[in-house]
Amino acid sequence: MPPQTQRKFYKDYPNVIEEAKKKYRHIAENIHKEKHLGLARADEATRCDCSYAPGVDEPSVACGAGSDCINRFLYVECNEGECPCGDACQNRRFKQRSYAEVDLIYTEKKGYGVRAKQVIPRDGFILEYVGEVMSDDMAEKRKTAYRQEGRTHFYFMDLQKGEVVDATEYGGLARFINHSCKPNARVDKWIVGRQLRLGIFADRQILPDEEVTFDYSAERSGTTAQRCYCGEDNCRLFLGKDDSELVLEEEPHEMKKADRVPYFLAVLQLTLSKEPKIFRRQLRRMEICTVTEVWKEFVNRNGLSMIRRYLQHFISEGFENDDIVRLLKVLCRIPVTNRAPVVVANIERTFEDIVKARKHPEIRRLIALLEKKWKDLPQAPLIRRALTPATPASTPLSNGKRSRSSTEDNDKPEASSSDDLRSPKRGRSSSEEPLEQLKTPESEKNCETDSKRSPSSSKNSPIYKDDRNTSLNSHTNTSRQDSSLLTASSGGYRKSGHDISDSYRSHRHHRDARNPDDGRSGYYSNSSPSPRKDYDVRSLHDSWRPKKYSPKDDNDRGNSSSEANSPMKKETDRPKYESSRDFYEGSRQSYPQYRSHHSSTVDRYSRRFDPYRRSPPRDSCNGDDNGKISWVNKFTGERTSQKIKAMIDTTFKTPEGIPQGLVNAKIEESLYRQRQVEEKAAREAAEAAAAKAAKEEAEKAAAEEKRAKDARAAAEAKRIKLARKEKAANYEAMKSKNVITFDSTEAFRDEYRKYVTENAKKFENQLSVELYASQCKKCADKAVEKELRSINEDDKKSKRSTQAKFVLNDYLRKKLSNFVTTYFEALIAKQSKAKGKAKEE
Ligand SMILES: C[S@@+](CC[C@H](N)C(=O)[O-])C[C@H]1O[C@@H](n2cnc3c(N)ncnc32)[C@H](O)[C@@H]1O
Repeated sequence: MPPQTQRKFYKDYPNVIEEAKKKYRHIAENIHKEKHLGLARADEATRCDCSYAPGVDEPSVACGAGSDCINRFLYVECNEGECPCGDACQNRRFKQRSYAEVDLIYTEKKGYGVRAKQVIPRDGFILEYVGEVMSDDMAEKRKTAYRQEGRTHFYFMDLQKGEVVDATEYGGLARFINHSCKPNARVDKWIVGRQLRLGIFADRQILPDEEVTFDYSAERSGTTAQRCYCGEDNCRLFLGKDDSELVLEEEPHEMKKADRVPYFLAVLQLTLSKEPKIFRRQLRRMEICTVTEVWKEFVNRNGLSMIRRYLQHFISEGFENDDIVRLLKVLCRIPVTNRAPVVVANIERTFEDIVKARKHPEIRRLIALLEKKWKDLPQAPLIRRALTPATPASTPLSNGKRSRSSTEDNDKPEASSSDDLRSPKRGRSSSEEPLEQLKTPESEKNCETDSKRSPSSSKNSPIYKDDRNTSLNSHTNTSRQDSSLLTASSGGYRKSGHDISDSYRSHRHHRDARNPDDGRSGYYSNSSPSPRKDYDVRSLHDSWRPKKYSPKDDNDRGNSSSEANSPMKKETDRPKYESSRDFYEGSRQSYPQYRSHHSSTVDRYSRRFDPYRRSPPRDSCNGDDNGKISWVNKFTGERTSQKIKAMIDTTFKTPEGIPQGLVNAKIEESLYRQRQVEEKAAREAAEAAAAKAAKEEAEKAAAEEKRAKDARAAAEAKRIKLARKEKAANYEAMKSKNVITFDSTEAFRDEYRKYVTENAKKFENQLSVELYASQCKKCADKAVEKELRSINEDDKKSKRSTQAKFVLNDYLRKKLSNFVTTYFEALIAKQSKAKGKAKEE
C-alpha cells in the first residue's frame, strides 16, 4: 500500500452527479448493438464446491473474497439457483449491482471524475463499465464522427477482440473514471451468464474522497493520444494505448484554405518516408479536413497520386491494415468528379496490389466501393485538347470557360508560357486546368449556347450537331472524324480507335520511359521542374498548334508569314490572358484590325474546324493556303493542308452525290459506336466476373474466419479446463506441504490461534489496541470453530476418527490467511462507514 501522503483527496469538491447525468443516458446494463456481441468466448459458470451455513459461517465463506470458490477464481460469476450457497452467494456482484459508494466531481483539466465515498478494500468491486457493445468497425466510425464533432472526451473500452464498449451516449457512472499513470483501480473482465462484462475493481485499498482511477493504456480503445494530467511522478504524458499514436500536439489542425494544399502536398511528400507516427499525423489531418474547396484543390493538384504513393508505401512496408483502412476512408470522402485524376494517379492499379496483398475484409469493401464509385464517372477530357485541334466555340465540355485550344493560340498571341501556367501565382497548373472541364449540366447548357452561336457548323453537320448534344465520347468522336478525314487524304480512312484514356496512357508511357519517377506529377512544378515538364498538357497541346500566324495588315489575314511585321513578334508585347475568354476579349482590343473581318470570332473558329464546311475560309490556313502542309501532328506525324481537307470534303462524292468526307465520317462514327457497345459489353462482363470472384472470395474468407473462431474458442475452453485442473492439483499439492499433525484438539487450537494472530498483525495499526486484541481472539476462535466443524463433517461422511485429522498444512494456512484478511477488512470498512455516518449527523 503506498504511503498515505501520496493519496489525493478531493474532499472539498462538490458532488456534481446530477449535472453530469444530463450529459448521457444512464443505463444499468450493456446494450448490445447485435445479438452475437458481448458473448463470452470461454466457459460459463460451473457449480462451485463452496458450502455456507447461515448464522454459523462468515458471510464471505459463501463464494466471497478469500473463499475457495472456483468460479470466483476463474472470474466467472455463480449462476442464480446453481450455487450451493444460495442467496448468500457473494459471487454475483455484477448481477446484483453491488457497487461501491461513489459520487462525481468536476476537475479542472480532466473533466468529470469519480470519487470514492467509502473505504473500498483491495479487489473490491467498484462499478461496472456499461455502454453500447459494438464491433470494432462501428466503434471506428463513431470515433471519427466524434472527432469531427470536436468532442474532447472519449468513452471507448475494449471488451474483447473485435468488440468495444462505447459509453459516450449510453453508460453508467464508470464512464467518468479518469486515467492515472499510478492508478488505484483496474478493469477486470468477468463472465456473467453467457456474457462478458467489464468491472472496475480496487487495485489497493481506496479511502473515502480519493478519486478512482485506472490506467487507460491497458484497457481503453485507442483514440488519438491526449495529454495526461494525472500529475503522478511517473506520468507518461499521454493517454492512449499505443506509443506510436503519440503526436507532438494534441490534435493536428484542420486544413481550411485551398491555397495551403500545395504546401500540404509537399509535407505529405516529405513525411512519406518518416516515422509512422509522423505521417499518421498527416493522415489525421486528411481525416479531419471537411472543406470541399480544399479537397477539390487537392484533387486538381494530383493529390490522388500522393495517396497512391502512401498506399504503396503502406503495403511495401508491411503497415497495419488500420492505416490502409483509414487512408481508404479518406479516399472515399474525396470529391472526385471525373475520371481524369483517377487515371492520372493510376491509383486503381495500386488497388489491385492491395487486394492481392491484404485479405482484410474492410479494405476489400472500401476498395470495391471506390472502384464502383469511380467507374461511372464521366470520362476524362484531359488529353482531348492535346491530341485533337478542337473547336473552342463548339466544345461541349467548355463548362463556361473556354480552354486555350490550338486554334486560339494560332491566331492570337500566346497568353503565357507553360511555366507561367504552372506558377501558382499566375494561375492554375496545367495539370489541374483540364480537370475542371467536367461534363456538368452547365457545360451542356454552354454547349447548346455554343451551337446556337455557330449556326454554320450545326447546319452543315448533322452528325456534329447530334454529337454535341450527346456526350463527351461523342465529342471525341467528332474530333476523330476530323482526324479520319485527314487520314483519308492518303487513300482511305484509318480505324483510329484510341480513346482519350488510351491516348493519355500512351503518352504517359512515353513520359514514364524517359522519367521513371512517376509519382511526382503535379507537385514539383516549382521545386523540381524536370519531371513535370515532360508531362505538361499544355506542351502536348502546343504540339498541335499550326504554324505561326502573323497577319500583316487588315487584308492579309494569314496568307503571309512576315514575322517582322507580326504584332506577336515580341514576347513582352504580348498581353497575358487568364482564360480563353479573356483571350478573345483581349485580342479584340489589342488587334482592332481583326474585328472588321471577324465580327463573330466564334463563328470563324467553328468554321475552321468544321469538317463539313463547303469551302475553307480564306483566313483559316495559317501561313499557307496553297496546298502546302499546314498541319503537323507531332504524335502521329500526319501532315495535311487545308486545301486537301477541303477537297476531300467537296470534290469526292458518292454516286448519290454525298460528299465522301461525310460518308467517311459516318462510317467512322458507326465503327466508333459499335466499338463503344462492344467495349461496354466487355466491361460489364468483366465486372460481373470480378463481382462473382469477389463474392466467392468473401465467402471463403468468412468460412475461414469462422473456422479460426471455432478453433480459438476450443483452445480457450481447453485452456480453462487445464487451469481448473491445475488449480485442483495445486490444492492437492498444498495439502501435502508443510504438514504438522496434532495429538489433541487443544494443540490444534493453539497452533491455529497463533497463526491467526500472526496474520492479523498487518491490521494492528488500523484499530485501537483493545479492539484489535479482542477481535484477534474472536477471529481465531471463529477460524478454529469453522475448521473443527468442517473436520467433523468430513469425518461424519467418511466415518473416520476426528483425532487423525488434526493437521495443519499449506492449504489450510492459505485458507486461514484469507479468512483473517476478509474478517479484518470487513471490520475496518464497517467502522469507517459508521464514523462517516456519525460525522454527517
Ligand atoms: C472515460 S472519459 C473520463 C470522464 C471524463 N473526464 C468526462 O468528463 O466525461 C475519458 C476522457 O477523460 C479525459 N481524461 C481522463 N483522464 C485524463 C487524464 N489523466 N488527463 C487528461 N484527461 C483525462 C480525456 O479527455 C479522456 O478522453
